[in-house]
Amino acid sequence: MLEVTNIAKEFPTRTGTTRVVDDVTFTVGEREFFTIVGPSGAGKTTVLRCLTGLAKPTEGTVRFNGKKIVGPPPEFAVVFQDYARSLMAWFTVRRNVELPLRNLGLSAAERRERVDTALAQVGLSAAGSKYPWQLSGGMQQRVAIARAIAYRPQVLIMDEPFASVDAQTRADLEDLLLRVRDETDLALVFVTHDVDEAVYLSDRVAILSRSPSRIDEIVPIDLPAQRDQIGTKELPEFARLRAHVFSRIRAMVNTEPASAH
Ligand SMILES: Nc1ncnc2c1ncn2[C@@H]1O[C@H](COP(=O)(O)OP(=O)(O)OP(=O)(O)O)[C@@H](O)[C@H]1O
Repeated sequence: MLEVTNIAKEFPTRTGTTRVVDDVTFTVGEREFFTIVGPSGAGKTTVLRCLTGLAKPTEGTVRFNGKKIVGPPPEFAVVFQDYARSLMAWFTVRRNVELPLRNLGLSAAERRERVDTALAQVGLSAAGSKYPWQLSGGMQQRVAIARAIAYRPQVLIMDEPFASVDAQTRADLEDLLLRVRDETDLALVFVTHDVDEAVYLSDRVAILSRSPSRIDEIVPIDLPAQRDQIGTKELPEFARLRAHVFSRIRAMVNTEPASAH
């Protein structure tokens, strides 16, 4: 469904250009949960920006259902780490979720139905008339997820979405996301620094090398489809996969040249 082929990204500098992404190729299938991990500064966000059409790759192509992506596709929704900035403080939760639907040409009744369904899916039916600043960080991020799924995208792109919440809330949000994926036809492209989170959530984990990045390895996560925070993480296969991904990243960080900071 999503094909990323030999993308590279360079940014201009005062003395020329710097190559942040060197050569990245992968595909994401329908309903797949695909996660990108890698050392800090590897270019994970840059790859996501190229995927969503927010940035133009210097080389290579991104295709969605065979069509080249040149700008943000209407079938995509994006959720970032910084929920506080992504929600409008002066609008209620309902209004925040409804806002992107205004461009879809839906009737008011259809918009209302979509907002109700999305808020129910994230367990916030009772919070529709509250304002974001009245909610905890985890609840605000659930509003951001509701807003994304109300739009009914085919692909949900998430950049470190749970990095700013405490561990228990993070685990709850991870399970909420897996439930949402089961209830919809979403494919997910997810970036995280957290190896446990990557292995727990994903069908496949792509490990990016340090910048200028390439795909070091794409690891299939052959864990039972029904994940469970305790049961899944106790499985020997979970421990093996976690150790494998972690050691690949560690090895790259430890071979960093002395001049790089
Ligand atoms: N617009 C830009 N102009 C110049 N350099 C940029 C730009 N955007 C990103 N970079 C550089 O590209 C490199 C990779 O950044 P990016 O944010 O994609 O990495 P990341 O893997 O997501 O990082 P982190 O793990 O720290 O979140 C960084 O060195 C960053 O400074």
